[in-house]
Amino acid sequence: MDGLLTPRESAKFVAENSRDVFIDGGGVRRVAELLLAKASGPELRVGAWKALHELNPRAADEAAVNWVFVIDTLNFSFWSEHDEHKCLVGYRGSTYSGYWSLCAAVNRALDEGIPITSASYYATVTLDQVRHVLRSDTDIPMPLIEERHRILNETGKILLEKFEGSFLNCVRKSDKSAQKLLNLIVESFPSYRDVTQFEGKRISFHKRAQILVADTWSVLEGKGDGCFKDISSITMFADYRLPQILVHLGALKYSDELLEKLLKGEMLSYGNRQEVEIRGCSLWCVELVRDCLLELMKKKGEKTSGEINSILLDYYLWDYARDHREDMKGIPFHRTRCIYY
Ligand SMILES: Nc1nc2c(c(CN[C@H]3C=C[C@H](O)[C@@H]3O)cn2[C@@H]2O[C@H](COP(=O)(O)O)[C@@H](O)[C@H]2O)c(=O)[nH]1
Repeated sequence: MDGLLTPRESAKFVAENSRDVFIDGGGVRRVAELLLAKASGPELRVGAWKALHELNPRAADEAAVNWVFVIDTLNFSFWSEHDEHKCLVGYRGSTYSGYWSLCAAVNRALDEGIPITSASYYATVTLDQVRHVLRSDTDIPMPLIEERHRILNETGKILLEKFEGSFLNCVRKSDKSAQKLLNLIVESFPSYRDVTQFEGKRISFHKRAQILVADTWSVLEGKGDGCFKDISSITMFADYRLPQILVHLGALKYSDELLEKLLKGEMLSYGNRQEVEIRGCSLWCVELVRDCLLELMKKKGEKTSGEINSILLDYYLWDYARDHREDMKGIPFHRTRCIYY
């Protein structure tokens, strides 16, 4: 798209012009040092996607790729007004919240014989059927159910029309380029177009499109159709959890005015200046963490099985945020209700 900055260019531009969000150099180094200790461990490698997460598919076949596609098509806005009252999904003896409640609900539907990962099903699925598939064990439903229904119908129809109903056919049109696949996704599927304005420039974060490329790479274990030669060009995914963990770890700081607003639970609309600064500075912060980590690894002569990239850093930090939810209680996440992240 003409004049549209890539996510990485967008993040750099936002970070250079940000007024309420700041990257802390010392904090960036401390996060890089935290990650250095993990560099040769089991977390910072593509296999962790399956090894650490029981709800993710074990297989690396077409069905698994289509599982990833429907999950990332709905991978947005799980936060609830009051954290103690939220959507929960019980599955195989465990209870899941947030993003994992979506995965549990999809796996539950498949176990019930509902072909929720088949485009021929979700292209015409009804709102009541979507409510049933995504039903919560509490009286709090998953947010934006109507939007999720609309997006399933829209996306399913396009997948049938353009890619014979399988996302693997879309992947195979990307010549094993992550960037080509990213562009194919945002050109083909409107709900993935995470684009806004900042200081007169058109910027993109494409959070769901980038995580879809990353999850496709992960479910295919970086092999075969998933062996993207430029996978390291994908940046972290600008959601609402990574900013929270980066502030908690001291790599990102908010102005007093913004922090006060977030602590009050005030909502920020999608594309609002402060919301863009939070997302852009978080993305740029992780790029700087990655550069610093690679520098530290070189100095230490550290070798790893595969290349450390922003995807693996993002996954690690996202999991870290999940595991340290209690420690992060005092750090607010920004509340934006939208279909993009
Ligand atoms: N930056 C980034 N954001 C991510 C993910 C994931 C899950 N993906 C991987 C994780 C494990 C598997 O390996 C998946 O591949 C979800 N989210 C976002 O977080 C928010 C949900 O948060 P909570 O309300 O706490 O569940 C929401 O915006 C959702 O879009 C990620 O990895 N990175």
